[in-house]
Amino acid sequence: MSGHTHPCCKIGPSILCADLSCLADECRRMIHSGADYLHLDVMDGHFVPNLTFGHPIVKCLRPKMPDVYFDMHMMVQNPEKWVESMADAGANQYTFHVEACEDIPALCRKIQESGMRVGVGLKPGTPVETILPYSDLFDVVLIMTVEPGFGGQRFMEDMMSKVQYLRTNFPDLDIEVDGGVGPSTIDVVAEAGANMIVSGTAITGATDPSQVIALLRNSVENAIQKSQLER
Ligand SMILES: O=C(CO)[C@H](O)[C@H](O)COP(=O)(O)O
Ligand SMILES: [Fe+2]
Repeated sequence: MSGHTHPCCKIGPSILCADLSCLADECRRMIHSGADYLHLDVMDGHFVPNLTFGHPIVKCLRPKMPDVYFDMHMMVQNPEKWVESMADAGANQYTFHVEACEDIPALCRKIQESGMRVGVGLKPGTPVETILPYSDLFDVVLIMTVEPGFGGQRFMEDMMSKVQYLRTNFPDLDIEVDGGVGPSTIDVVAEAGANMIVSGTAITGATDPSQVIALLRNSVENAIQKSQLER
């Protein structure tokens, strides 16, 4: 047995395709269904060809659920611009895209100093090597398994080589996967070594979200257990 503690399984529903006019109710529905955190997709119409919401909405949501972990998926140009406002709004994790960032180490430090966990996101075309020089500066790597911008797209299985590479080289790292993840794709995600699972339409569109969350969790926990026995 090595001394590594495999990071634990966390399921974070994306509310992108939920009824955003009832955002707080939808978020509560996810938490009551067994979600560990909420994955909140911020889109600016520049980095991705779509728009969602920004820090003013997050700030209104925060007092309605003081203890819930908010993972901000920042699909925006100039991600350094919103760090203070998101921290002030009550975000817990600030996941920016390296493709949108000019100075990765400076942004990582800025996020950390503002009290949030640091997430770095990679679009499907971005190699994992891009972030390796900064591995001391981030807490989470987000591997996109669709082109960012829209929910309900098809899962890209060939992204699993990035997850495997990261899990092998960074056993303690939180590795998050986002895009097209659901009951039919979770097993390859879990076996590759991801432990933070974002799932949108598969959870919010289900008749029983708690059943889907339990299924996703079961797959990831089994894979973690298996990998620990193999050590
Ligand atoms: O970042 C995203 C899209 O850019 C969303 O988080 C993602 O697409 C989740 O939705 P689904 O599980 O339906 O793909
Ligand atoms: Fe996302």
